[in-house]
Amino acid sequence: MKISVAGTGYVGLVTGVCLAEYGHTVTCVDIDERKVALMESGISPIYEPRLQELMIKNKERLSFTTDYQGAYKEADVIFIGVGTPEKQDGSANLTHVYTVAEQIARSVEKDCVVVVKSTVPIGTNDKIEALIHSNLAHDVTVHVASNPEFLSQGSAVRDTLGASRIVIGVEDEEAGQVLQTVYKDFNAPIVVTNRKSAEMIKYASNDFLALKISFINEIANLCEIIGADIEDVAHGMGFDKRIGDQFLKAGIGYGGSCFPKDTKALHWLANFHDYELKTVKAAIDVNENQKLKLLKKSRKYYERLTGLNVAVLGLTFKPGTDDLREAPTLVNIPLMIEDGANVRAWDPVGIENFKKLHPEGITYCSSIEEALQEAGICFIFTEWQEIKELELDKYRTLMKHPIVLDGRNCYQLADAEKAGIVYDSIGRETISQTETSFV
Ligand SMILES: NC(=O)C1=CN([C@@H]2O[C@H](COP(=O)(O)OP(=O)(O)OC[C@H]3O[C@@H](n4cnc5c(N)ncnc54)[C@H](O)[C@@H]3O)[C@@H](O)[C@H]2O)C=CC1
Ligand SMILES: O=C(O)[C@H]1O[C@H](OP(=O)(O)OP(=O)(O)OC[C@H]2O[C@@H](n3ccc(=O)[nH]c3=O)[C@H](O)[C@@H]2O)[C@H](O)[C@@H](O)[C@@H]1O
Repeated sequence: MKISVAGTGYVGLVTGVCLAEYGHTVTCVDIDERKVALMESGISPIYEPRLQELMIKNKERLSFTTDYQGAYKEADVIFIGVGTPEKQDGSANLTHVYTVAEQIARSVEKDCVVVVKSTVPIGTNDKIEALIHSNLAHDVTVHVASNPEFLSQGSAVRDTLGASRIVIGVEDEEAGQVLQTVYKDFNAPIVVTNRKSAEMIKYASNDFLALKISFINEIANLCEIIGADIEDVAHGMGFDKRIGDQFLKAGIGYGGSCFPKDTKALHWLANFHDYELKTVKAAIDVNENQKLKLLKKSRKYYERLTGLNVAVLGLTFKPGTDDLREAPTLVNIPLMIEDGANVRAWDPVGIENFKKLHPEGITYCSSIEEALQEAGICFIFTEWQEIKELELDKYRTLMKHPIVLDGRNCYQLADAEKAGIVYDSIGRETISQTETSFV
C-alpha cells in the first residue's frame, strides 16, 4: 500500500519505519527541513533502539520530504502523527493536527483513508473529518479513522512491531477494512470500535497508568512514615494478576511527553462537560508533589545548597530516551541553581538536549565519576543501567560527603549500608551512617 505519514517524531517516524518493515511504501512528511535532511541521509533525528537500523534496511520503501502535497496527493492511507501538546489551561493544542487536516484536504487527488494516530480529545476525529470535507480541492472520498498509539519511548520499535493491541475506531466498514489490510502482517489483537471509543481508549489507558504510578507513590510516602518497604509491598501486590506487577515502581513521579499532558487534557475535557474526574485529578496532584520529593529530603542534610557541589545523575524522564519533556530535572535543577548549588550533571544521552535549554550554569560531565567528584550530595533522577551498575564504594571514595538521594530506587539497602554511604530513597528506610548532618 502507498502510505504517507505526517510528522516524524517518536510516533510518526517509528510508525513509518515499521510499516515499511512490513512491506508498505511509505513517505514520511515533516515541516522541519533539518530533520528531513538528516533522515534522507539515513540518520534518525531521535534516539530509539533499532530505529536507524530499520530505516537503513528499508530505505528502498522509505522516503522523507517536506513536500506534503506530493506526499498526500496519491496516497491510499495518510497517517497523522503530529504533536498535540498541552495548552496553558491543560487542554490539548490541536493546531498541528488541524493544519495537517487542511493540507490533506487541499492535496488529495484520489480516495483515501486519513488515520489519526496523534492522541486527540474525544470528538476530534469528527472535527477533522468535517474540516477535511469542507476544504477538499478535488472530488474524492476521504474516510477518517482513529488509530491511537500505545508505544513507549525507549522501546518504540519493539512496541510497534509487537503491539499489545491495535485499536481501530471507524464510522464506516470501508475504512475499517483498509486499516485491517494495513496491519495484516502485524501479530496483534485488533479492537474495532467507533471513533469516540477509540479516542477514549487512548486517554483512559494513559490516565490509568498515571493513576497507578501516583497510587504507588502515595503508598511509598506512607511506607516511609510508618516504616514499611515499598519495594517489598509492590512485589507482594504484583503477584495478584488483577493488579499486575508493572507500573508499580515508586519514584519521583511520572514525566514524559504524554502522561502529564494526557491526564490534564482528559480532566479538562471532563470539566468542560461539567464532570469532575476526581481520580485523575488526584493522580495529577500527587505527581506534582512527588517531583519535589528529593529536594525536600535534601533539607534533612543541608539547610541550603549554597556553594555545594551537587551531583545529578540522569536528566531524561526515563532511561532509554534522550527526551526531556516533563522530566523532573527540569523543575529540580533550576531550583538547585537558585539555591546556589554548583550542579554537576551526567546523563548518557540527554546532555545535548539539556544544554539547549540550560547552556550555562551547569557543569556537564562525561562520566558518573566526574559528576561525583567532591560532591556534597548526589541526586539520582533516572535509573540508567550505568548508574545501577556503579560500584557503590565510588560514592564514598569520590564524594566529599557520600549522601545519595535516589529517586528511582536503583540499589539494595544492604549494599548501600555495606558501602558506608547515606542512602535516602523512595518508600524505604533511610540508610544513615554516623555522620548525617552537614548543615
Ligand atoms: N511520544 C510518544 O511516546 C507517544 C506519543 N503519542 C502521541 O503522538 C503524537 C505525536 O507525538 P510525538 O511523536 O512524541 O511528537 P513529536 O513532537 O516528537 O513529533 C511531531 C512532529 O510533527 C512535525 N510536524 C508539525 N507540524 C507538521 C505538519 N504540518 N506536517 C508534518 N509534520 C509536522 C514536527 O516537526 C515534529 O517533527 C502526540 O499526539 C502524542 O500524544 C502517542 C503515543 C506515544
Ligand atoms: O502516550 C504515550 O506517549 C505513551 O506514554 C507512556 O509511555 P512513555 O511516556 O514513553 O514512558 P513510560 O515508560 O510509560 O514512563 C512514563 C513515566 O512514568 C514513570 N514510571 C513508569 C512506570 C512506573 O512503574 N513508575 C514510574 O514512575 C517513568 O519513570 C516515566 O517518567 C505509556 O507507557 C505508553 O503506553 C503511551 O503510548
